[in-house]
Amino acid sequence: MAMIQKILTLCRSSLPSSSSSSSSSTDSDEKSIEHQKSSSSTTSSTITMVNNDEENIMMMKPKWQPKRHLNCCGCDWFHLGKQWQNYRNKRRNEDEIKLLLIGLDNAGKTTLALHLAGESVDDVVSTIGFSKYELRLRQNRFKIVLYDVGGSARIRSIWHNYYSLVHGIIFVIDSADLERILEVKQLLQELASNPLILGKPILIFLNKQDIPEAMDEIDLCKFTNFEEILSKYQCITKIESISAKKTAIHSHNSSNESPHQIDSTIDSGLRWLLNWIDDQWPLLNLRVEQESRQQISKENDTMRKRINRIQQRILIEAESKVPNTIAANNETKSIIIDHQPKSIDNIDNNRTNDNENISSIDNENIGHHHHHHKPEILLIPNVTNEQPTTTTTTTTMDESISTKSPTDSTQSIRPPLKRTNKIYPQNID
Ligand SMILES: Nc1nc2c(ncn2[C@@H]2O[C@H](COP(=O)(O)OP(=O)(O)OP(=O)(O)O)[C@@H](O)[C@H]2O)c(=O)[nH]1
Ligand SMILES: [Mg+2]
Repeated sequence: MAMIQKILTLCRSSLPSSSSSSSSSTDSDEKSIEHQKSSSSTTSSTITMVNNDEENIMMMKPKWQPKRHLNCCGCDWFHLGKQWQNYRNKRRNEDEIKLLLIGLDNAGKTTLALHLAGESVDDVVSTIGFSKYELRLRQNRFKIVLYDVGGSARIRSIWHNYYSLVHGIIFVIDSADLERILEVKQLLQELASNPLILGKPILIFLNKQDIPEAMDEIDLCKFTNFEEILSKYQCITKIESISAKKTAIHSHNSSNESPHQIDSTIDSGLRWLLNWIDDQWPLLNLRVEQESRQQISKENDTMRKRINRIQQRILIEAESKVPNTIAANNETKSIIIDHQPKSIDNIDNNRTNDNENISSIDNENIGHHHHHHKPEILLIPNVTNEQPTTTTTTTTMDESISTKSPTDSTQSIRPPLKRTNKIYPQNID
């Protein structure tokens, strides 16, 4: 009998409790995902306001919880099932962890990425578009895909495209640049409040600690009201003070004799980030997969609509403008069809130009059909001779971005580099 009682006690102790520290990490992740779905953006993820008729007061009530189905021993089937599912869905070493590296321009993101890749940081230049790094960290345990996205004001508008694709964020701050601390504060606020980021870990690197006037963690909290942001959006955050350049130079110089070593402060931050993602893998990865799929299908839809619109307008323009003779008309159509973009990417990359040209033709040709007719080949510019190259993404991204926010006051003065995406498959731990 005593034995049975002992077993019962053991089983009951495995029940998750909201107040105890055993409230599992998967539960907290569930809450954050739930939080995302809820329309309320400012209230806490664990509570919701309800109207109590009896006492006619507003009270706080816990959110929806799964029903507990206790078996004869008092065990919770739901919880046990979840544990088993988590065990089965555990991350394997080959599963890719996708990380986004962001922060203001000149913060040291690329320097950090190169340091992690064991590359020289001597001639680092401002990032136009993005660079992709494939890394193996922590004794090969983690296969990382790192997106280093440019931080200048024009490029920041593409950051959000990566939010749904990644498992975690690394936010780099130039600690010696106090003049731009308000800009940092605004970016942190925008990042923390984005529904696609809620529930994902943000590792903050206070970079350039080798400069004497660099601010520390306390300064950051003071200048950015960081604690308020943290509690308002329930961020999962760690701040680490580092010097990407100094440690990178040191480790790169010594890398001839010994294997590449990552600086201990950088390593400690990464360890926190990667272990957190590892712990939350089943639900976090499920969420990333679902949200990435949604984003891709949304983008494809938009793209398809845009292609249709452009095709229709081109045909209408062609039919209404050209043709004094049927032959000329036929010729025009065949030219247009010959030069349809071969892929969605092409249309996307050239969409700005397409629209510009179409509108310019609109303006120029109203009432001047026969005098100012342009050859139709000009209707789809840049598509005809474009050859796919590895540098296309970077270059065209910059081109399309340049039209998004023309008032860029914070552009880097360093010369831009058209860098191809880099792949670093080697072990660097
Ligand atoms: N003193 C010091 N300088 C650093 C450190 N890390 C980076 N830098 C310098 O800061 C400048 C900008 O570094 P990048 O890595 O290009 O900065 P970024 O964040 O990638 O900038 P964008 O690509 O424009 O967004 C470079 O001159 C680096 O050498 C550091 O830890 N200490
Ligand atoms: Mg860069």
